[in-house]
Amino acid sequence: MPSTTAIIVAAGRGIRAGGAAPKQWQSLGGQTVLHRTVAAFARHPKIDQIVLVLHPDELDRWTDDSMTIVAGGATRQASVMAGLTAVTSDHVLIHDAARPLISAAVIDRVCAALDGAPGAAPALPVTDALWRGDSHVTGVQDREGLFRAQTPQGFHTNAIRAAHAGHTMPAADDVAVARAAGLDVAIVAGDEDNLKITHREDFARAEKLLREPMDIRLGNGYDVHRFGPGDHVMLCGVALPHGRGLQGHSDADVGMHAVTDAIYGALAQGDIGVHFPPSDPQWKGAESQIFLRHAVQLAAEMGFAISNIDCTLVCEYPKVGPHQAAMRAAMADIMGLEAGRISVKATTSERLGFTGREEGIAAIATAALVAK
Ligand SMILES: Nc1ccn([C@@H]2O[C@H](COP(=O)(O)OP(=O)(O)OP(=O)(O)O)[C@@H](O)[C@H]2O)c(=O)n1
Ligand SMILES: C[C@](O)(CO)[C@H](O)COP(=O)(O)O
Repeated sequence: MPSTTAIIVAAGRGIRAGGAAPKQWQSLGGQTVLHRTVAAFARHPKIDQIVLVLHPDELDRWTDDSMTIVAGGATRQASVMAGLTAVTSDHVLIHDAARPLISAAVIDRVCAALDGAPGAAPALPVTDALWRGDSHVTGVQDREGLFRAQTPQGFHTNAIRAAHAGHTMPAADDVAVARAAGLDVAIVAGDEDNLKITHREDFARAEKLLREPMDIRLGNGYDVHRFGPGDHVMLCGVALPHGRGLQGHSDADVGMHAVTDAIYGALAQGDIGVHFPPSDPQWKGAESQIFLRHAVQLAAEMGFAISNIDCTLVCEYPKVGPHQAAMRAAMADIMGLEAGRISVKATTSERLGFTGREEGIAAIATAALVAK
């Protein structure tokens, strides 16, 4: 079977879409456009390598080092050429970061068509009548044989590399470059949902598509760790100075454990103990972010996005309030979510029970997951 790389071009400025940041970094249903696009390829079984082409000023914004990061150029074409330098596979799929709703079925179709042609790309036949004109119609255009081009556009790597190297004219896409070099490009069925976020209103269209169909899973998590010797406690990824520490097999981050268990619970995949048995010495003293990252990854693999998290810490001390923002930011970073979807609260138990007697800290969490 040929190996396949996905190049995701994400170095554009998104001028037409506007907003505080280039469109690929803006939120779409709780995740950035770019994270959604990358996730679609990362979970596809035929993709062996991902090359992410970022703007030179934004190379540090992507923190997952399992991808190859390349600096893009001033045009889409230049960004694709930069991406191609990092490709090591037989076949390559070139995709716009701005098309976050790409489906596995379209990727499959492009990959399959590359068995019979050096190039293959998804497209949709034009179904509406076409006119020429400005404010008035000046003519009509035959729609027969016209298609609306989409990405990913797939190619045999050596063929598209040579095509780009010899192409000096501006080109809207890689199929244009391939055709100019004489390559045969097969058309496969595109998908109406595979829209490109180009203008502001495309965010609303994409959000609407993401909302249907709705498969929502809720999970809860509960955890307790007792106090022991120490000078700080780890809570939701933040070290809080304290006269005692929390005891546990890992770093005893009781809040992060509750959140992790809530995600496993929503997926009906047991709890931390199932995935990271306390009897296994390799998890002794482990950072709890390992567990949370695993749960988030498992959710993605099972086709779920995390919609929001709510975690309540129950303790008299340390006081959590001053650290809430840092805790939300720490978990948002680990989970690839915006902090606005993560809530961390705290309460005392009015000096009642084991938390009231300051024997330990309890945490309870809820996770809501939505099918992607
Ligand atoms: N120099 C560029 C220009 C575009 N792209 C990428 O090519 C894809 C399709 O381009 P387009 O939708 O035109 O994006 P922008 O160039 O960002 O948009 P605009 O023209 O509105 O500024 C996007 O994922 C974009 O990030 C790129 O990697 N490098
Ligand atoms: C590559 C592309 O997405 C194919 O539809 C498109 O040509 C690039 O975007 P633009 O809006 O034409 O700049």
